[in-house]
Amino acid sequence: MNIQAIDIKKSFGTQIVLSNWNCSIPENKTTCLMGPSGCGKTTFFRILLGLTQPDSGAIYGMENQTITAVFQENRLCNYLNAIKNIQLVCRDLDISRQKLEDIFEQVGLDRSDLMKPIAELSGGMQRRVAIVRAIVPKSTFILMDEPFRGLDTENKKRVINCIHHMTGGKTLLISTHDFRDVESLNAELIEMGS
Ligand SMILES: Nc1ncnc2c1ncn2[C@@H]1O[C@H](COP(=O)(O)OP(=O)(O)OP(=O)(O)O)[C@@H](O)[C@H]1O
Repeated sequence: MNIQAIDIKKSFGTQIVLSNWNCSIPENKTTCLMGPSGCGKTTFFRILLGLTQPDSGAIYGMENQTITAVFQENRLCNYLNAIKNIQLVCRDLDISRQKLEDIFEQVGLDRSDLMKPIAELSGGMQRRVAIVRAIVPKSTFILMDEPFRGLDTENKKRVINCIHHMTGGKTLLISTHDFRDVESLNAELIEMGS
């Protein structure tokens, strides 16, 4: 079942951010959400995650979803290393430590990086840890809010390959400002605020 947003309205004070927003996020596919800065993409993500209440409207198709997310900010625990950060939120992770290390290697993080507390990794490295945390669990719906921000071309390519490899058959919604991502992710496109 597709995930559907029907007539979503959301204002902050007098500012109308979402006004009768409708969209259908196809099941088991990757979709990019694009739109100008400030049009309400993060607000919509937060509504999907149940972190923000819409003023009116409804979301359908979320009832049986297991959700993981890459938020706008990384939301990692700074004094724990990458592996511990993942174990912290994925208690029933059914992949081995070796497999987890292999996945980190695919996104360009080596063993020595994995030993360090998050605070000692670069911004782009931290972003990749947040992305791995979203793609390794057995979730059915993965939301990523501008996941590639701060990644150089090579690491972005690695991450996109890893997303392809790890998330087949899942429903993904990824916000981006780069049209090229739609093609490289082989994604559907939903445009907001145009
Ligand atoms: N909690 C809040 N209180 C007041 N205003 C808010 C709040 N959250 C978002 N806004 C406003 O809502 C508008 C939409 O913000 P949002 O972060 O959803 O946009 P966006 O499309 O994700 O932007 P960007 O592409 O720059 O990340 C902005 O004008 C923002 O200032």
